[in-house]
Amino acid sequence: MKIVITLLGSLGGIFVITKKNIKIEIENIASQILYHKKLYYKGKSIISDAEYDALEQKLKELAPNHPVLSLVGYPFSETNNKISHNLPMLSLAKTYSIEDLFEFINKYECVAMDKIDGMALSIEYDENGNFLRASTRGNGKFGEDVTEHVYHIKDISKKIILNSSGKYKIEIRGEVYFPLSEFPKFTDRFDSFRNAVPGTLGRKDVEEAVDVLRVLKFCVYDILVFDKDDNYIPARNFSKIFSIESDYFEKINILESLSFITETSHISEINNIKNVENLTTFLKELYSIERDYQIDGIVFRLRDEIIWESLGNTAHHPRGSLAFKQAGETAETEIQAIEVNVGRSGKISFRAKLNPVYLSGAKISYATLHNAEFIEQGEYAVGAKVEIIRSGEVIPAILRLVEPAEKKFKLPSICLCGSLLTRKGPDLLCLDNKNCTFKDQESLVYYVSSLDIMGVSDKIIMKIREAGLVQEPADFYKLNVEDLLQIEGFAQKSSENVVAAIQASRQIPLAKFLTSLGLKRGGAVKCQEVAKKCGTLNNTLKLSVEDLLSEKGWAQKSAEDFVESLKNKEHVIENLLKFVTVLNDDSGIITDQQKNHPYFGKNICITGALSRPREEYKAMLEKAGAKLVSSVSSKTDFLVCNETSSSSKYKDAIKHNVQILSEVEFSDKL
Ligand SMILES: NC(=O)c1ccc[n+]([C@@H]2O[C@H](COP(=O)([O-])OP(=O)(O)OC[C@H]3O[C@@H](n4cnc5c(N)ncnc54)[C@H](O)[C@@H]3O)[C@@H](O)[C@H]2O)c1
Ligand SMILES: [Zn+2]
Repeated sequence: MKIVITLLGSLGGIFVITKKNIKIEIENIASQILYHKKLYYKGKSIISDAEYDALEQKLKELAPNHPVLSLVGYPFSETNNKISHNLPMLSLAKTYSIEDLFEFINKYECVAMDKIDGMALSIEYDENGNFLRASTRGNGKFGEDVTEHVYHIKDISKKIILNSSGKYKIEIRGEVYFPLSEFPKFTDRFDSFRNAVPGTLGRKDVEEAVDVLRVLKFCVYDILVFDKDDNYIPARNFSKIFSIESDYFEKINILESLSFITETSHISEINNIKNVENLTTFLKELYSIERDYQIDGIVFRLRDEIIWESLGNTAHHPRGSLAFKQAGETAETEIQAIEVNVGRSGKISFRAKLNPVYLSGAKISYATLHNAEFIEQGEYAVGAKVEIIRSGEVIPAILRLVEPAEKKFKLPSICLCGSLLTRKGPDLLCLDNKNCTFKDQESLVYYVSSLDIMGVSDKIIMKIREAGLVQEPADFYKLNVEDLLQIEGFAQKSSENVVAAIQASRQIPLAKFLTSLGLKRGGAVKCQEVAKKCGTLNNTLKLSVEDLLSEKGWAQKSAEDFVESLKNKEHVIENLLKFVTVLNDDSGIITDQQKNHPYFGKNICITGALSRPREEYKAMLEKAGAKLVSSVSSKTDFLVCNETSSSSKYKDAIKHNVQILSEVEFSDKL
């Protein structure tokens, strides 16, 4: 009976259900799952987790024993080096139901911890605590060898010191992730921070990925111990060796004593949860914590390690852990139009204009349709009814097709510029670099948006561009109010604001100026490095490939691309310099004043309410040569905080003996 309802529900029509229909439906869902898994583990997912989980759920209902359901991960490729895991690295059991979760934690005493949305890594050390090798989870049995990559990840110790040194081999498991605060510097390279980690660890050319690897963070959640002959030491003996209770918190303490970072994972004790309401409040609090990473759930794990282990594993997950996930709110609507956009690189992207609906309080009029393949696979077309979702990861996305349109959508064969489009994998591309002004349009948007000109949105720039008022970045500075008033939708006040904002942005720091040019391989981080090295625009224009190669993190191809694309922009730069002043970069010069500053070279974390904006303090600290960090670890020098708060940063500071300063004490020395 359940099957009938599900099928009718999903297809929205009445028809005779035959065994054959169900079989086709099952294989159809299974192949969709495989397809999305493959994209996801390459860091190229095109649907949200909720969409994906709904597919798995549907398959579970139709065919609970389908082999696709016990697949862990998805191998990257057949050619890369594989590392066999000592013990399988599994998935987690998941639930979206608070009732099910309550039942689980009522049955067993658990701890709650963040399910960080990154990628699982296994890090192995030899008997003497030397870093041996690192691997991804892969298919659970074999992972990809990422040893070389891991050398550049600062959070991962390359030497650990155990008191039982010489006897045991150690394996650490944890999540490597991209801190959210660092992401804006890399938007030219990755569509989302989620793609950034697999995209970086999947690169064969490690040198090319060094700047990303350097900002990656690692949060541990498990430690495994083996004897010299690689025999696994079970939890009960583990406790004996380290003379600890069979308690997850004690295990975490060991990890911390090995100087691994665990505090960012917000592992919480679970107390006094007597009913579903208590649990709801507890979850609400956990979800509202400010973090520098995205979570895709909360993991509940048995607190007693021996019992956790005795429950064992299914082929897919350990029985002693359960991940709680939050479903996004969904709504049904109709696709009114499919809009096409040409990216800077010539990639065609699509979005659906929707019959507006409200989701979690926000009016949604558009949803992304990603690329050509996504449209084909989903049979999306004008008039189709779709269910959309607003979830943490992809906002907002189409969850599924509710009712197909009468007519299929015909993918375009020519670009907006008139040139023929080329199909490459899932994408349609315009390869016409000479005549495609639509790519330029994107460059113009890029120029203004990377300068953060207040009040000038991408939409405004598009309108100005469409009116033919700007052809190149320098033209923005020639705009006047009268010009703008001719464009539909521009009123006196808004036109004045736009012109004023543009005119106010004529002093541009070198790093920002270089970034705004949209140079090949010239993302914000790389441009910052170049600016620091060169100091002035003049020096930058004289850069040679060899100069760049002498710096860390540049490979031949990227250095060539950068230098060449800077050369190609000479004319654009020349014109811009008639209007803007490029400020020299003195970040490479350490002044005596900085050297003598009490905060020079210190890692400082600020939390809670302060009397002045945090940005202001940040600027002052940067000037003093200090570093503002977003979480407290053993490497932090000071935590600035006004009250003895119960915040996790405060607790972390106490735990790591980090000096706590009040705002007054702190600003006295600034
Ligand atoms: N959007 C898509 O197209 C798509 C496709 C496939 C899978 N997915 C998503 O991926 C997930 C399933 O795949 P999965 O098997 O890789 O992951 P999972 O959800 O089963 O979780 C296991 C992983 O969680 C991570 N993790 C983070 N914090 C942890 C902690 N404290 N303890 C233990 N593990 C922790 C580890 O990397 C571990 O490998 C689902 O959430 C699913 O929605 C999405
Ligand atoms: Zn084109």
